[in-house]
Amino acid sequence: MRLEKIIARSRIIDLRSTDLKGALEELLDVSITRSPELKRDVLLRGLLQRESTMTTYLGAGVALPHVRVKMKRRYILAIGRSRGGVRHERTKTDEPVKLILMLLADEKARDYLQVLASIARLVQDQETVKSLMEAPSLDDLDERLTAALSGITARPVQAQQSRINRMMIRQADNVAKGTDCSAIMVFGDTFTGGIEPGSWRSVAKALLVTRNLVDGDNEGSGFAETIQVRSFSTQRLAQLRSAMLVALTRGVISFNDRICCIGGIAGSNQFDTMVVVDVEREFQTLLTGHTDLLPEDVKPEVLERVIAVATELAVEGREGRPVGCLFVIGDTGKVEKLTKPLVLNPFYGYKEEDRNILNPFMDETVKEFSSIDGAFVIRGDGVVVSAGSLIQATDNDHALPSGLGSRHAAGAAVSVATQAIAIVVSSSTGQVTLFRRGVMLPLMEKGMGLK
Ligand SMILES: Nc1ncnc2c1ncn2[C@@H]1O[C@H](COP(=O)(O)OP(=O)(O)OP(=O)(O)O)[C@@H](O)[C@H]1O
Repeated sequence: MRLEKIIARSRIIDLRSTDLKGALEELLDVSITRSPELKRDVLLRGLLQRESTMTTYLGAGVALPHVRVKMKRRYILAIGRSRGGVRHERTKTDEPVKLILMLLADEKARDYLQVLASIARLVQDQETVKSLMEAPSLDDLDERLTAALSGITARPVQAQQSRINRMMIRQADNVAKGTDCSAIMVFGDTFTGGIEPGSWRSVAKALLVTRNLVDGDNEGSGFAETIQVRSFSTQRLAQLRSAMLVALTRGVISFNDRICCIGGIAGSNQFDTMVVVDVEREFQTLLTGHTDLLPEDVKPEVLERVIAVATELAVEGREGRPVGCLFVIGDTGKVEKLTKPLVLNPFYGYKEEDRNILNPFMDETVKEFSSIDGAFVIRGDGVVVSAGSLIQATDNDHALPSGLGSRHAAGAAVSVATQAIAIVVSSSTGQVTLFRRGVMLPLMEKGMGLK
């Protein structure tokens, strides 16, 4: 889905209203003109109801109200800018909303959560929001938003043409060839603005790894595939592992592959690291004779999302303090038999779509509940079944390194007793660890890495 296609200049307006209801009415007026099947009152009610159960305020003056209805088009996106600000009761800080992106989606649109997540990710980037807010005219705003959603930044990036970068790229090609690598994995976020489309020219198959928006179209980019990894640790070796894990679960690479990786510090505009990885050896301990890294019922994007939230929690903590957390993903039928609620389940009664970890608004909710004792139990399709659950599995066969206590033991044990994957954020060390069949794979280690 090419996201820029859902933008239309006629649906980009400067808002006059100073309250949310009025602003939504203005946005609806420009959205439904060519869709007579859509009823303004019904949509408004749906949007406001959604807002009252779970806010769509993303922070930093941006809101993304959305609703699903039966409609002919798949998506309609309307954008309202307010210089004076719109009052939004659910913003924590009373900060006025300056930019509203209202998304109407057909109830049958299957990539709805992905589209929502991609737009949310884009407007969580402060640089982008600033550039949209400061656009001299609505035509400019249209142009900037279209460019941002197309994955093309307004700033031309020539950085990868520097002498060192050119040499690193050439050497990566030589190393890949000389060591029989099946692909080169390139960490695109090394460059502000990413890698210029078409500027990557290696003989070996190249895979782009990035945190930025991916619209699935690699044509003309020079890359065979783009792997989106939402949250990277700043440590390069941990970045590598996360990206490989995502590529593996998505079937982009296989255990028999050898990959040449090239990257650098995010935003530094310079490649500084090259590593050759035998995938099987890297993940050997985790496989222990099996070939399935991912439990049958777990969607790769769900695991990716949980890893992203877990790493963000480990890096950011909560209100300046470190937090610990345990996520148990997949095989929920069995997992639930091994759990006991420690508190009333805070997710009880919410619609599945609203409590799906793929829903971009769940990030904050999950982080908010991370301080509750106990584990998050997450279904393979992303629906959060419960939080605050005590895991009652025991495992006497796998010894954990000293210093890891009962949270890690519970994660390890539940991954032995069931097919689930457990991800643990340690409050004492900030480590993020994945458990599968009792075997641990550190995804982020404090103090490790090259940086
Ligand atoms: N069986 C369990 N199920 C769910 N949560 C648990 C379980 N055991 C412990 N926890 C959670 O882990 C928290 C920390 O426990 P403990 O310090 O023993 O674990 P740890 O593995 O050392 O983790 P950390 O590195 O975060 O301290 C507990 O307060 C509790 O919230």
